Amino acid sequence: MTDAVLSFRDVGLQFGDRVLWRGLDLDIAPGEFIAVLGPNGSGKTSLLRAILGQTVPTTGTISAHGSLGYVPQQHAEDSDTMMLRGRDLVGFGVDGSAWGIGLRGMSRRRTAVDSALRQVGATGFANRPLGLLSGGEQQRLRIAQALTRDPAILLCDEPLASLDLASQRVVVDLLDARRRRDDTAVLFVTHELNPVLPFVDRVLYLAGGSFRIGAVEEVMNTRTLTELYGSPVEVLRIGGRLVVIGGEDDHHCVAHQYPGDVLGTDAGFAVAGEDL
Ligand SMILES: Nc1ncnc2c1ncn2[C@@H]1O[C@H](COP(=O)(O)OP(=O)(O)OP(=O)(O)O)[C@@H](O)[C@H]1O
Repeated sequence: MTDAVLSFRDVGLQFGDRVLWRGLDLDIAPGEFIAVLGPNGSGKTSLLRAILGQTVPTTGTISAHGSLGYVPQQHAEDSDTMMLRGRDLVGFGVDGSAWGIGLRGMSRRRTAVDSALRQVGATGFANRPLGLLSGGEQQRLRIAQALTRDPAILLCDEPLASLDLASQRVVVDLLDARRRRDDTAVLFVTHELNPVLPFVDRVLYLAGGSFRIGAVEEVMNTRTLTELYGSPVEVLRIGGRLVVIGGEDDHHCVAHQYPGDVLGTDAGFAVAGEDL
């Protein structure tokens, strides 16, 4: 693929004797939505850290052709602070860039923060202390922070964790809108595939020191996951949802349902209706 925004060539990652995966060859296209799944400790966060240059792969190379935006895992301590306003958090995304100081730099910083806040619909609560905002509102601000750099690739580490279904929906819709409008590729680490199922182009599944990459139906099936885990795994489609039974953890595909979901397509997957 010549126009890939992110390319992996024979990438392997190993800590001591523990091989997380090896031989990863992957080209990610602009606007592509890739869900990264796998049990605890399979190396999902390590993959993002390798892309960000914070972890050096044991083998191979990773090349990004465009700027990276990072939406980190939500940490409990983030919500403690009453000193930090929402817009301050977003401003951290701008700081460290080469815009310099002075009035001009300040004004461009403000413009970038305002634009990012607008994109996630957070202008209305941006001046409130972070500690008073809901988990969903905070997550919108984290996405805004990543957007200040106008990323070609968004790396999201479990952005739906501890959000209620309505907030999950808002976050997923924001990311989907961004990639459709700006062709931003999204690498989305998650334990729950169903909330993003209608948007996913490919699944990268890490497990058992190996991986599988492909369209949802190519990876999320009984044969492929049993092979990957090296133990019996069953993938069921129930009410338009994917449910995985077995593997090292089977909670990542527990059915979630948005109010008003429209179920059932030819592929048997859920489709998000307009009234969700
Ligand atoms: N710098 C490091 N040195 C040694 N081991 C590490 C290092 N970073 C991560 N690991 C180990 O690599 C494994 C993968 O960790 P990682 O956080 O990437 O998993 P994960 O798939 O994101 O897990 P979870 O779903 O629990 O968040 C873990 O066993 C972790 O302890």
